[in-house]
Order: sequence, then C-alpha cells, then structure tokens
Amino acid sequence: MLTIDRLTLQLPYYADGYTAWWKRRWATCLDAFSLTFSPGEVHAVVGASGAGKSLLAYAIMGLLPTPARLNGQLYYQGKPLDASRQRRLRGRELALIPQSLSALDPLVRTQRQVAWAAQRAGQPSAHAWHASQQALTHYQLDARAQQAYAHELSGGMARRVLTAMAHVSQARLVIADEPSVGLDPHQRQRVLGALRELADQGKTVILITHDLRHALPIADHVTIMRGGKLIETAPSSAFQGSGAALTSAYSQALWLALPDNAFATTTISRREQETNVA
Ligand SMILES: Nc1ncnc2c1ncn2[C@@H]1O[C@H](COP(=O)(O)OP(=O)(O)OP(=O)(O)O)[C@@H](O)[C@H]1O
Ligand code: NI
Repeated sequence: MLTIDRLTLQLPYYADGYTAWWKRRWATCLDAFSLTFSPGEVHAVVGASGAGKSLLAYAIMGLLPTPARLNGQLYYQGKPLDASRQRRLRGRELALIPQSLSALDPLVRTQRQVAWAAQRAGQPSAHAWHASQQALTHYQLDARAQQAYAHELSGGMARRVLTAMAHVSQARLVIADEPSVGLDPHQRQRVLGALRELADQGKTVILITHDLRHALPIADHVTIMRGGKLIETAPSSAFQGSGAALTSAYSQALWLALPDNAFATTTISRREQETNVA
C-alpha cells in the first residue's frame, strides 16, 4: 500500500539560514532507500539516533524541512504520492504520531485538539467531540487531563494525547515515531497494543523506535536502518537465538546487544576466541 522507491534525501549541513546557498554543503540523510509497507502489518523501523528514521516519516508525510533535495518516488495505493496528494491525505488517510511533543498546540485544551483531529478527518463536530473523549479515555487520560493545556501534561500523557489524535483520524497508514518514549511499562503496553490493534483492523502501522525490544512483540517485520541506509528487512521471528536468520552483521549485533541476550553474546565471543586461538 505504501512503496518507497530509491528515496534519497539531502539536507544542508548548516540549516541556520545565513549560509549563502552556493556555499551550502549537503548531507545525505536518506540514501537510496526502498521499502514496501503492507496493510495489516506493524512494520518496525529500528535504528540508532541519527539513522534517519524521523526524516523517513517526514518524507512520507510531506513534512520535510526546507531546503531539501529529494529524489526517488513514493507510491500510495499504486499511485504516486506527490506533495499535493500528501497535503490532501495528511491527517486523514496518513497520520503521524510525532516524536516531538511540541506538536501539541500550547493554547488549546487537550480534548479540543483531539476533536479537531477527528473533524479534520471528516467527522461531524458533535461526533468528533464524543470520539475525542472516548479516545482520550481509552488512553487513560481522565477528565482533568482532557481539559488541561499541553504544559500541564507529563511527557507520557502528552504522548498519549498524540496517539489519541492518530486514533481518531481513522487513518489507513499510521506512522508512530518513538511513541513509547517516556512511558512506564504499563502505558507502553497500552500504546503499543493499540498500534497492534490498528494493524489487526487492516491498517498499516509503521513503528519507529531505537529500541528493538519494544518493537519485536508487536511487529510483523523489522527494518534496520543505519546512516540513512536500509540495512535489512526481516520478519520479527528472525530475531531469536544467535540471530543466525539475520543476514547483516549490524542487525545481529543490535539483536545480541539486548540485555537478555548477553548470554548469546558471550557464547559467540567465546567461540570467536576459540577460532582465533585455533
Ligand atoms: N532539519 C534538519 N536539517 C539538517 N539535518 C537534519 C535535520 N533533521 C535531521 N537532520 C540530520 O539527519 C540525520 C537523521 O535525523 P533523524 O531525525 O531522521 O534521525 P532519527 O533516526 O530519527 O534519530 P532519533 O532516534 O534521535 O530521533 C541526523 O544526522 C540529523 O542530524
Ligand atoms: Ni527521530
């Protein structure tokens, strides 16, 4: 349903607005990135900080910073997804749960913001108001939080408000950029569980995270990213044991670096030592 075809994105090194354009140097932030996301799947995009995960989300939504050099193609439901189509579908068929909490409007109470998101998605206002209340309650935001302003919410609460906004948009493609950062394990379960439910309803969910541990329980596929490049796409089931089902050394290293896999790491290094000795 969404295909990314050799997407290359360059941004200026100095985005200060003062560097004359002819002196500008460009950094490649996405490098010939190709991937297809299917309906009904949670597809996790995992990589270290700076890998280009958020920029990938912005490129799909049409929310890249300017100036930017973008090459390659996006296709949504078989048709090119250009800037005008992105504008039309954003907040309706395409929803982003942004990484930055500053996406919330500081001057508008929580419930009104969620209701606006529902209205933008085409719901009549009375229904939107009701839907916003339901969604906020679903994410355990009580009456007080529903009437609060963004600065009165904790980070975890604000993140749940953003999730509720994506929930009411009834989007067919939901991109969640680090949706579980700052949440306690119980809240994290709730938010990740809700994303899984959206996929089970036939939606496409892209889960962006730096933490493989949070992705694996709900993801069908995992794509590992590094330095703007796609390293590997594998089914979640490939992340087990010694990681032998993974094709790239980097994915294996990410897998083996998880705390619970410390045993596997030691076994491997011991084996390596033995081969070195031999
Ligand atoms: N507006 C911008 N102008 C110039 N460079 C940028 C801009 N935004 C991001 N970058 C650069 O692009 C690279 C990828 O950034 P991105 O935010 O996509 O990383 P990320 O994988 O989401 O990291 P994190 O896990 O920290 O959120 C980084 O090296 C970053 O410095
Ligand atoms: Ni990011």
